Amino acid sequence: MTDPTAPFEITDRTLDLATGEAAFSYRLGDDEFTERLTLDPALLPAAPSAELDAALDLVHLVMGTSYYKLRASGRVVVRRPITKAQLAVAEAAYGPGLGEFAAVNRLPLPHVVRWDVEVRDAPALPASGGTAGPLLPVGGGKDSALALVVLPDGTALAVNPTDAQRDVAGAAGAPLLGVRRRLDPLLHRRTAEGGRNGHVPVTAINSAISTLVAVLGGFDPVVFANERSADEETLSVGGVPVNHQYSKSYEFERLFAAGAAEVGVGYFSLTRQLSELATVAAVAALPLREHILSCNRSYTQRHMGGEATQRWCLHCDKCLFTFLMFAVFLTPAEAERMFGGNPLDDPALVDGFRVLWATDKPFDCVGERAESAAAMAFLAGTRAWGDRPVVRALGEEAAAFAAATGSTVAGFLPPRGGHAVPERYLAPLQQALAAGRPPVE
Ligand SMILES: CC(=O)N[C@H]1[C@@H](OP(=O)(O)OP(=O)(O)OC[C@H]2O[C@@H](n3ccc(=O)[nH]c3=O)[C@H](O)[C@@H]2O)O[C@H](CO)[C@@H](O)[C@@H]1O[C@H](C)C(=O)N[C@@H](C)C(=O)N[C@@H](CCC(=O)O)C(=O)O
Ligand SMILES: Nc1ncnc2c1ncn2[C@@H]1O[C@H](COP(=O)(O)OP(=O)(O)OP(=O)(O)O)[C@@H](O)[C@H]1O
Repeated sequence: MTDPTAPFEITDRTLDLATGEAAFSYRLGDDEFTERLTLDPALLPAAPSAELDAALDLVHLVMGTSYYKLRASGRVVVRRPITKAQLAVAEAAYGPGLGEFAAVNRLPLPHVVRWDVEVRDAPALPASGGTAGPLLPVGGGKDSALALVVLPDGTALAVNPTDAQRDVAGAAGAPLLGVRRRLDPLLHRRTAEGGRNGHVPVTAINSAISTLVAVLGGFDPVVFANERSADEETLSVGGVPVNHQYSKSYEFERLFAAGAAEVGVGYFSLTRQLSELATVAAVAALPLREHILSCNRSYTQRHMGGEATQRWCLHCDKCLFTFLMFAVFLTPAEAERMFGGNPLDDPALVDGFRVLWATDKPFDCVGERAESAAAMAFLAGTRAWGDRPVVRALGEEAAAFAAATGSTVAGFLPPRGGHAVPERYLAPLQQALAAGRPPVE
């Protein structure tokens, strides 16, 4: 890669309808990259269609963020015409979707990309979606576990399935489809040689792959489980919000839903109106809670495929946050059994918990600052948790933060805010929430 300003080119993509092998190619200077998906051959249609073509385009566009980031030159050329809705998805994925990447690499924010692409007319919207029922992409954690319970007729989908995803889908009684995703090995070589690196909007990529599977398998709608707190920025740089979870946000959901509608697939987040505390209250009441795994450290490319034992590490930001949420609804004995340990007993983790309500939150999937502070303040007032070393150390300052923002655990439990959940799913969701655990005493 000699020219650092070379545009990133989104070139060709193919799907072999006989084998289920899909290849998505990109060019950056002298380098050519190809990312591959292996789709279940049982899903494959006899013939290509306009919807399949457009679904492949969505995947091709957003998957490119992994390779674009090596240079992040601010210029992208797309070699096929795309629709306005697809362009809007791509602009979001390469713009705010790469916000954390830009912040970490000290690039100007917002990250601005110039698109060289022919915009084609959108097709007439397909009359109706497939008849195979809802498709539920699962991450192995609490949010998609709740979706599996609320939509018991759904089919689960895991991109690069791990043992945790198989386990949680199996325990919920949902059939599980897997898609294997392989980054081009040249990406790792170029990164090791000094290419830029950082976070990519992985939910955008999983959303596009899920939509492709929905088109192939006749599933409709695609139901994600992205919570309300995904809208809160992780930090702010010169007044520009930077959000680790941008592609889980409601803003991105609405843009992506417009692209998915063009291929006849509904797309929404079931848990959009829920705080993390509300989701956890519901999941804490389910036997399924013993099967979930939210620790992101077990989802590295190295661990995907399930070779490694998957457990809560109980040290990363997401483990500490998730433990804090569950502690509100579980006794210490129940929480220790579920997580295999108790980080609220470890004084060395005080700073790890405190950062959950800091101005700069960790770049991880953690909830709202006020929610974490309200949870810690609440625990300090309980018989069950009040004497635990971390709770004793942080109770007062968490209470001060919670009071300053008017936040309480009870205030986080009712659903709130915008959403696109179809009417027919609201009653079963409400039922699952009503059956949730009350906070501990
Ligand atoms: C598992 C994880 O959290 N990985 C993040 C980590 O990457 P790491 O180097 O520790 O391991 P790998 O994920 O195996 O990555 C190896 C290299 O490959 C690059 N890469 C990976 C996936 C991909 O789609 N494109 C890639 O280019 C990666 O940059 C490495 O060089 O740190 C990375 C840098 O900050 C993160 O980008 C990795 O995050 C993964 C893409 C990932 O899947 N993360 C999810 C667990 C995650 O963060 N989920 C968020 C949703 C955020 C969103 O939608 O944007 C959440 O749960 O809130
Ligand atoms: N590997 C994956 N394959 C398919 N869908 C995924 C995958 N990872 C995440 N998702 C989808 O993205 C959503 C957001 O991911 P996230 O990791 O926040 O959720 P989770 O695993 O359900 O819960 P938790 O926050 O406890 O980890 C999930 O609810 C799920 O719908």
